[in-house]
Amino acid sequence: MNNSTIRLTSLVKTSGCAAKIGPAVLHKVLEQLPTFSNEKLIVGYDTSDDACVYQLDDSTAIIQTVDFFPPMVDDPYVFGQIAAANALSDVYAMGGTPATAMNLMCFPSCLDISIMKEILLGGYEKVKEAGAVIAGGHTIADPTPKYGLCVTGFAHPNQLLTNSNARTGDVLVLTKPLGIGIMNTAAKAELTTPKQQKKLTQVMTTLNKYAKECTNNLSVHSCTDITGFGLIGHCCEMASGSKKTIHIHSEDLLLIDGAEEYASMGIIPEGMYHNLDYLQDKTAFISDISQCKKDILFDPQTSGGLLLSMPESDANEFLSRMECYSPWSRIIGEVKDYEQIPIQIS
Ligand SMILES: Nc1ncnc2c1ncn2[C@@H]1O[C@H](COP(=O)(O)OP(=O)(O)OP(=O)(O)O)[C@@H](O)[C@H]1O
Ligand SMILES: [Mg+2]
Repeated sequence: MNNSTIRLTSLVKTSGCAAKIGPAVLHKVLEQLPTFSNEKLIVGYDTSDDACVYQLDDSTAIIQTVDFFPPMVDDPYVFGQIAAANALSDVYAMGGTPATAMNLMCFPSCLDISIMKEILLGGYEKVKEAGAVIAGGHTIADPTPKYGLCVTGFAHPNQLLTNSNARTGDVLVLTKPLGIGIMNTAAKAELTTPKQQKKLTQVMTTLNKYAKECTNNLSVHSCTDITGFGLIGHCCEMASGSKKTIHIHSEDLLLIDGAEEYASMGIIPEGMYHNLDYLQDKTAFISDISQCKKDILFDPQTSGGLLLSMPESDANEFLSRMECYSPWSRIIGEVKDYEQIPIQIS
């Protein structure tokens, strides 16, 4: 086959955040590793947070994160945009501002190098939009293409947001629609319409920068981004870290058009099953919910939205600020005192 006709997604088995190793395996390995103790390491990996945070002095904390994955779209430029938006997101989820980024590139010898250039240009565009700079990178020959960034950002230590400080009485706001993994699986099978593909691309390439900026001067107790472990996986990290129960109102979730239909056809990424396996004992369904909606709750999201735990009055102000950026933000649940299980869904 001519290398200009090879579809990027034909070279990968699993794509986007759905390619992440399942949470069960990850936690099993990580709990066997020694942990570093350093008083300046304010956030390490023990709370499964989005990035690590190291305090430099009284007014500056450095935030670092790394994320890369195989392509979920065939357009190399769009893949670069999505991978960069996803990698930058962890800095926003910690309440920080990205400063520098390094490219991580794995590239197959069977592809034309113009494709590598396009992927990197897509990444450059998003890093520029973020107001950060690309400062270098690392490139490996690899039969499965992968791209992402290692990002460094900064925040004032008092303005850091972690995933383990949700408070009883908070509401939960989600800033992007769900069903991204299912839609990407349908797209790989060439089932999605051009309209669905356009919407999906718009969701994945949108930076969480705008959501983070809309929290300025509002009270946010906890934050994370919804990515590979799905809505329930990342809610569970927040609930467990905060020692609370999170109650999700499934009727209030915004789903990408087509996600329920494809889920009902069984078009579901393997990562959904890994997430479900790990999370089903931590989740109580307290009313009847359709099977396809349940699948979407555990669906791995690539470059998903921010999940914010905040007082209801601040959440309403946040929603009105977000109206100028996207129509996707919703209040989707609430935080309660711990009630025997981390997640309840009605
Ligand atoms: N190989 C590893 N060694 C040490 N820590 C790891 C490793 N892989 C993941 N982690 C840690 O496990 C936690 C969860 O990782 P994960 O990649 O799911 O976080 P994340 O970057 O927020 O995810 P996403 O990119 O989907 O938003 C993080 O604290 C991360 O630093
Ligand atoms: Mg994250």
